[in-house]
Amino acid sequence: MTPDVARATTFENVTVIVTESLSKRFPRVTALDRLSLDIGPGVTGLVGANGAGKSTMIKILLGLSPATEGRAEVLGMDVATSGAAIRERVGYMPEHDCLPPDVSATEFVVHMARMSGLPPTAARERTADTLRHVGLYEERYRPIGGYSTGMKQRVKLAQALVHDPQLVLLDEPTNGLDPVGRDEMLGLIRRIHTDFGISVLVTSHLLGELERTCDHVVVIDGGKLLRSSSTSDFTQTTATLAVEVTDSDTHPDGAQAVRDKLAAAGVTLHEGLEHGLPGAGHILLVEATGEETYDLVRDTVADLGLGLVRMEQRRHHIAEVFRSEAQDQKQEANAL
Ligand SMILES: Nc1ncnc2c1ncn2[C@@H]1O[C@H](COP(=O)(O)OP(=O)(O)OP(=O)(O)O)[C@@H](O)[C@H]1O
Repeated sequence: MTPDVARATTFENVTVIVTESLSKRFPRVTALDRLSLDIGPGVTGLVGANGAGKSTMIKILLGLSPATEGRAEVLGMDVATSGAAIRERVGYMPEHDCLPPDVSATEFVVHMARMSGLPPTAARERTADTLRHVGLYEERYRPIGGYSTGMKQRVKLAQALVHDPQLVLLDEPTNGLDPVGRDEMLGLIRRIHTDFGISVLVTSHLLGELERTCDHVVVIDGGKLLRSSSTSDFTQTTATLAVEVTDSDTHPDGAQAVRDKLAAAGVTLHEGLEHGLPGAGHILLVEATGEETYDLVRDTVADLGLGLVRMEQRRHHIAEVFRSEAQDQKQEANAL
């Protein structure tokens, strides 16, 4: 595979997925409830707890399951009438283990490439390229039944990519992986877009892991849209400085000494999420009012004879945004 810069540019201004008041009702549960979305090119995270409706949404987008109400378009095609054409141009990595144990990764992915319409030689070449891209080398000739979870996830990713789609839908690709495996998978997902210009919709029930990988995050809960915005909007920098200092013989609790001096100088200090974590006592969260706050912190730490380990503008994590929004909602409900 070679980076397809031309295609990435062509798709820069195109809406990749649109849904309008999309609903899916099962007899006992509403899996999607009037969901309206507009997703552009790039890597988009679809996040929600188990049962939030993520897999249901993917099946509708692939034209595999009809919506009860509303409509959806993928790459400009209506899911209700163009399912087959959508599946030609979209790759899909299912959530559950669905790989045949007795065949090798190469045999399986070649088979999937042939099913997508590639001629035999092209299918073999693309399979070799794609398996290399996802990090499977000599193991690709061994039966899949002996693979680790991480290797199986890579095979599932490879079969989603082998027919050179314009968009891939990845359902919980980090499921069952250890932290290192997760990081590797998230890196691969990011490169699907940066190296090949393929747009990605990736689901996860872990909000935090998407903030490093995605350009845009959509959050759903109980089939309803909670929020859809760019990751940078979620994680915008705040006017809070995280300051970490060392201790000294004179000041065995260096952070407290700095805290006292700054408070006496009229600076506002916050309790942070870090509070209570190992080593967290050394971190101060300082409200910055301008350049002078940086100077004041630096001079205060120096005057006390302490070491300044770090002083940086703090970013919100997506999870914090939700925690504080949930708290606001709770307070509003209590006030009623
Ligand atoms: N075929 C079905 N029949 C009845 N209910 C269904 C069906 N498929 C999904 N559901 C229900 O719809 C809701 C949403 O399920 P869905 O699988 O889309 O959630 P999810 O966000 O993908 O979570 P998970 O990661 O656990 O699969 C759940 O309550 C589920 O039980």
